[in-house]
Amino acid sequence: MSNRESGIGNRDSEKQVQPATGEVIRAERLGKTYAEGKLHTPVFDGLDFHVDAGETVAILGASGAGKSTLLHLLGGLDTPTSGEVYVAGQKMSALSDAARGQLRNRALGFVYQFHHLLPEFTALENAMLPVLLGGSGVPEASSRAKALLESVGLGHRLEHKPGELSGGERQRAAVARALVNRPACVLGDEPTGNLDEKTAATVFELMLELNRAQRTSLVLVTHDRRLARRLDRVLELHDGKLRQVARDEV
Ligand SMILES: Nc1ncnc2c1ncn2[C@@H]1O[C@H](COP(=O)(O)OP(=O)(O)OP(=O)(O)O)[C@@H](O)[C@H]1O
Repeated sequence: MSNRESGIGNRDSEKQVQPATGEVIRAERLGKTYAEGKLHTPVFDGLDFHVDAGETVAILGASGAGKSTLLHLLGGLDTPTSGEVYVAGQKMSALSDAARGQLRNRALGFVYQFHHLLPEFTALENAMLPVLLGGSGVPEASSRAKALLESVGLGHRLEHKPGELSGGERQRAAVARALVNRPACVLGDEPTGNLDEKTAATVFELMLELNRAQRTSLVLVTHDRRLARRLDRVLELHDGKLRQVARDEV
């Protein structure tokens, strides 16, 4: 199926937040220590990271290394203990909660290992939500969500609720929701980790196709080195440090 047939990359009327070049996310000297009562858990300190427009980056690392923590900080879902995150050139710490939420909704898409779709809403309604939150009306949200759900092969499941979809279908609906605002960057935390091998490959290929067609940057946390190898850059988080992994090492 070509991009034109699938509808991917054929949405000229939608504006991406980010220009086609430059850095989409930049983190400078990022540090995070979880502090609850007497418990202090330092995860990392002084991490630098960036992802360019259209670039795809894999983040590897052992369990507990801090990959999800890093992704949450990059996406503005948690606050760093030190350092700064810039999304689409905007300093996250300088924004109000509302402005940060809006920037996140417009510029970023999130896909998790577990789909996090809202169970009481249909696939279509779930995919419409980010557009509605961005201030567009129902007709616009509905047409964009439908086009994207069709592009991920769910045109025949629009009215199904998450509990009425297969695992792969749920994950594809989550990808559609993450991309419906045509974000500059998608942050994926083991987005295919909960799927069987064949379905995982389908969802992964879909994300790469969207990256190619729309120049959406991807930052994917994964344990799967075969998937990581397909991305432009592979980084490993180890002992609180982020290091680039050479292609022949992956
Ligand atoms: N809310 C929290 N409070 C205290 N410690 C936390 C909290 N969240 C995570 N941690 C600790 O921070 C460290 C990093 O956790 P994180 O979830 O980022 O790891 P990860 O690399 O994504 O692991 P996995 O691959 O197992 O998902 C872990 O040691 C974890 O126990």
